[in-house]
Amino acid sequence: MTNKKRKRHSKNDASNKNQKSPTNKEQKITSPSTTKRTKSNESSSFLEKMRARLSGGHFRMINEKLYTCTGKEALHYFREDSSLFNLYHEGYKTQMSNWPEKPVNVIIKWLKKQNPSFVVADFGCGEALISKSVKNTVFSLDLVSNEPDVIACDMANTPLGSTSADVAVFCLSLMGTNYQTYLEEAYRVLKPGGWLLIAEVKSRFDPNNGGADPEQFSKAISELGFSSVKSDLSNKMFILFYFTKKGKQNSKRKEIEWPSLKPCLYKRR
Ligand SMILES: C[S@@+](CC[C@H](N)C(=O)[O-])C[C@H]1O[C@@H](n2cnc3c(N)ncnc32)[C@H](O)[C@@H]1O
Repeated sequence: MTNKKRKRHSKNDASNKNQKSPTNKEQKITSPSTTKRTKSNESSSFLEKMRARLSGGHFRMINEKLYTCTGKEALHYFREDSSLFNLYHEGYKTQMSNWPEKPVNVIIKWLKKQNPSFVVADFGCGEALISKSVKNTVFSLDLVSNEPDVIACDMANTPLGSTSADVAVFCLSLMGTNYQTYLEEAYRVLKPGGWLLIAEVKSRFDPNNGGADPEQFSKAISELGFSSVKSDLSNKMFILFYFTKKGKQNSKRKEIEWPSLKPCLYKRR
């Protein structure tokens, strides 16, 4: 049988269930469009992988920068190129997608059980998930404002009035090397009796691995003028501290020994 005939024969018998399926070689010869499609699929998945690697690399660099500079420097950094903020948050979302539970959701659940008239200050709000999820008045603060309701500032120095908020939230945002100045600002902004909630990556509080001692951290915050209500260690990935602002600040306040919080750096996958 000639090649031509063999082809026609197979075509006519296409519905024949007993017909042997064509070998890979035959497929390659008879369907050039499939070959093209496969090649283009391969190259687009390669490009996707390359893009993911590049954006992962950018994320890691920006993340490291934020953990190793002051808030003031971070503000200048993002002011020079605000697109870095979006790059950071793209990578951050990818990282978070691996976490079984996100601390921001635990905080949102907690807020929903509180008085809806509570005024909330979300320090380092990122994509402002808290304000999008609760009925409360929320002041969302971050280095860059991509949304109309986000106030762009260094959270060591916010435009919020003194004793104007009932709840101050720091959800994975104690990034700067001067993190204590953010907590001092939260103290100023909170009403007496107001809540301070801090969620941080657990490894930053693992003394066996260069992390801070959570007791020392709580002690420093207490010396600033807060009472520790509880520390929730139940989550594998993060630790959640709850404090309330004391009625009166100790006038003879001594120098507070703030433990250094190690940067949370991500490894290349
Ligand atoms: C890891 S993200 C967390 C975002 C959000 N809280 C969440 O849980 O989804 C930390 C955020 O804190 C912000 N941040 C860090 N240092 C800051 C500073 N000094 N002033 C204002 N925002 C800051 C970063 O820009 C970033 O958006």
